[in-house]
Amino acid sequence: MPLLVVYNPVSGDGSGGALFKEHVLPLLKEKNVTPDRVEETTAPGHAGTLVADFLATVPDGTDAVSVILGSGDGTLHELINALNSLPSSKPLPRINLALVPCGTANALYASLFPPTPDDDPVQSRLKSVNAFLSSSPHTVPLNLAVTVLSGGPGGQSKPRQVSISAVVASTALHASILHDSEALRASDPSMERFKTAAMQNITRWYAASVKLFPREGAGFVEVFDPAAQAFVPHEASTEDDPIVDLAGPFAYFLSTVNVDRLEPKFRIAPRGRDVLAPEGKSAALDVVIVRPMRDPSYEMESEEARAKFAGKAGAVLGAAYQDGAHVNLRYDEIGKIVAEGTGPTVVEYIRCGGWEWEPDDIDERAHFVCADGDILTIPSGGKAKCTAATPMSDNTGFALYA
Ligand SMILES: Nc1ncnc2c1ncn2[C@@H]1O[C@H](COP(=O)(O)OP(=O)(O)OP(=O)(O)O)[C@@H](O)[C@H]1O
Repeated sequence: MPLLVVYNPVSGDGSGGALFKEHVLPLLKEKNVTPDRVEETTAPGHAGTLVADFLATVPDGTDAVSVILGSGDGTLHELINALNSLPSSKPLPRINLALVPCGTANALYASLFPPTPDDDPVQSRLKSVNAFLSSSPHTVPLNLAVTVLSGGPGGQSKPRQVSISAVVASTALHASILHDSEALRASDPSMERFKTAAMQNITRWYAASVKLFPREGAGFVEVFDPAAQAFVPHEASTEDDPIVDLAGPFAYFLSTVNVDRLEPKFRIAPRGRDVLAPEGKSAALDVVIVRPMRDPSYEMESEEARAKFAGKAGAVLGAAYQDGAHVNLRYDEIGKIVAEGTGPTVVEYIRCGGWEWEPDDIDERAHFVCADGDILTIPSGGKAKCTAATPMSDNTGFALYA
């Protein structure tokens, strides 16, 4: 099978180049595997061009190629989107990726290979390459979340903006954090910059209305029930009307695909890996929502109410770092967050096939959408629709060596 090696030398702390030269390439040599090309990206967007150029060289009718990719999630996002926008003159082969985590967060890699306390710093980064090199390599299909922005001046005639995620599509607090943390990247390349940006945004609420759609073949939108420790049909999703409508304001709205975590310890969608179970189910998005109005002590929106709720939003994010415990949190009668009881859940943890987010025109920040770290802006009067997609067959799309 054709093999391309690509790495981004500036991802994360910039250690990718050394890792490839000292470990990845020697390991391939030791196993007598000779890549057709070894490339280092030289600029944003370059990874997509390198893979597209490589695909142009493989013989017509090639079923699959392998790509060893050293980067974070952002470079993978670029690559998927670049290939998606290629003119479709000939069908692309299946692209089997061996991931080498070189980025800041490496959500996809950390979800595929959850870290353990006795991980060796180098070997722990070579697990997907070792899976590729094994005598019977196993791959898992990569599901995708396709976000389409529509509306705004020009209406129907305006080209729609599309972004494809392999990890996350979000609005509200997470999109604001990613928007602001980009400005902090130069001064703080570590994950701390996400916490700094979180503190800058934790008191905001976002005005929007949301629709949730069932996954294909499921019939219902599902919601996580902490008592059952399982997803159950959402009470507002019926056979006659399976679409769930949610009113704002929203503090948090984030969907994941393929992953259960966004950083090695931040398990924001703790059941997110279940949907990859190889039982032929359709792709799904796990959506994590926090709406302040579920709090029994909720008051009309005011600066004071938002400041008061910020502590609760912070508690949710903190519990996500405790192995995803936030999905079990509830309110007691006076709005205190507790781990037991029968009160309303603080988080609405949803499993669905897609969502639509329509921001209120006056709320500028509710117009941000984050797709794997890329920030898109919904045009005024428009909305974002995100849908889960799965590879159509074994000969198309992306898969990961695992
Ligand atoms: N040679 C280069 N010089 C500058 N930027 C580059 C180069 N090659 C790739 N890039 C850009 O680097 C950006 C960051 O890369 P990547 O997402 O892989 O790492 P990260 O942001 O540190 O990790 P993560 O997404 O896991 O947090 C990408 O958006 C990509 O466009």
